Amino acid sequence: MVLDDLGSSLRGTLDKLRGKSRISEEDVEEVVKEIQRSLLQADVDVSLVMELSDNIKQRALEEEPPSGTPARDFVLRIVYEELVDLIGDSTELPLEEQTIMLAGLQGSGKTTSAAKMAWWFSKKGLRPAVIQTDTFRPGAYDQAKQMAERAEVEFYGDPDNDDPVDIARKGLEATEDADVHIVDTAGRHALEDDLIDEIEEIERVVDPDVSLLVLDAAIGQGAKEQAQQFDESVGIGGVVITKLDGTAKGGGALTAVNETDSSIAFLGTGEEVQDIERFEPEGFISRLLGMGDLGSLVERVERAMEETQEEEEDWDPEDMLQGQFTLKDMKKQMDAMNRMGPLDQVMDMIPGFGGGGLKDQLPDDAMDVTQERMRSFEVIMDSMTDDEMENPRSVGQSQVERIARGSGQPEEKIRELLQQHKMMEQTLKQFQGGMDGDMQRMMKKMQQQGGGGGGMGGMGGGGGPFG
Ligand SMILES: Nc1nc2c(ncn2[C@@H]2O[C@H](COP(=O)(O)OP(=O)(O)OP(=O)(O)O)[C@@H](O)[C@H]2O)c(=O)[nH]1
Repeated sequence: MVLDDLGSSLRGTLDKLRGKSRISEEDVEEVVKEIQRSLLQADVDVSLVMELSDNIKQRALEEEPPSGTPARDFVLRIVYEELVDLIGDSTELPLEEQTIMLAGLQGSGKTTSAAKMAWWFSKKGLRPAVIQTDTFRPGAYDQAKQMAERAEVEFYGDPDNDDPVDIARKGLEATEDADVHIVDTAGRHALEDDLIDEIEEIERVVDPDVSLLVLDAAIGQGAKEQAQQFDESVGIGGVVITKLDGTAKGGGALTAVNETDSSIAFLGTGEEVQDIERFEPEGFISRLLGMGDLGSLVERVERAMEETQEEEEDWDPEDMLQGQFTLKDMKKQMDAMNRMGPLDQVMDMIPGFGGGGLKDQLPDDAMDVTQERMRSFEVIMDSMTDDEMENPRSVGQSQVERIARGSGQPEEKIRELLQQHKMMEQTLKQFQGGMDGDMQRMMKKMQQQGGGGGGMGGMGGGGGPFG
């Protein structure tokens, strides 16, 4: 996302303030210019950018920094607070029975978001159901059904019925046992009258507790008009911004949220059902500014570890901590990391690793390669016997040949996996000693919950296990 640039360019400018205890008007001008440049480039509305930069300028010059606060930290805090203020709170979504309707243009990501949100609610212990009323786009029914299956949630749709209002009504009846009803609606290329009529009718039948507008992060200034029109017809209570994993600018969607006085409910960060995050303004801005977002990371880690534990009740992390780090342990860690989402996103959330940190020193495709390797390692592990998984050091050439045949992977890859395991085993101890306070607390949490410290720490290190 282009907004990411804000973090890196701003850090560069702010770094010039290092060592200074007072800031001049010139310094402030420079910081503000940098913010303006990044936000305008990211498609944030001009008047919004001006308002924000005026506030920052005024505060930085008029407020007295608390004694002992370096100028850089003082300005960074003001920028952070003003950005959080601009973005506003997260949409309130109580964890209780409710009906949510999704609206948005074609391709904005409604169907995907419906399944993701259902998955998210199911992880919070609720029983969600997705109701697909899109009779306009051929294929919408199958896509929604498949996504709901992947999310393991209830689904209702009817490919033989061409009346979306009727489907909505029947869908609510058919899924009455569910707690959270998520109603997906059809999109069009543009805001056409028939789309608006249709969604208004569905809204009357469904009577949602909240309607969320789904916006593609790539949308520019057009987002404003869309948001206003949908708001007028069905009342928008919150926004889901999708495709934040891409190169999208993001600023248009943020502007729309501000213009319609709504708030952000969720962020979509990929095509899989688990690629969704509840929007947390503080965490979001911290990440943007490269300050790390431990809150969000800990949530993902916890969720991932819970799932790993559910599947592998017999796995004892204590063994690993006592030095017996087997391939089974390694597989658990890879599974846990897969569940946390793409590695580069996880890294963004760790202070010091994300923007401006270690990650920036890696080549752009380093993370993809890493995930590709993890996938081939998984295939290889599936072809190994229990004994080989427990005692990887005993795997000899004839076994390597057999595993290569079984997994369809070159022998080289199998040796690479064994080598990687050895490295991880060695680094495990090292990383437990060398982490900062936040990381140590987090690792402890992982360990208590059935994970281990080695994998996460290892992932970040340049020469670490997954690096
Ligand atoms: N990379 C990425 N792709 C996404 C995300 N959300 C949705 N997509 C993709 O965007 C495309 C459109 O998403 P859909 O969910 O079909 O969009 P829709 O709004 O339901 O589309 P209509 O039914 O035609 O109105 C699909 O290929 C999705 O996989 C996201 O967060 N990241």
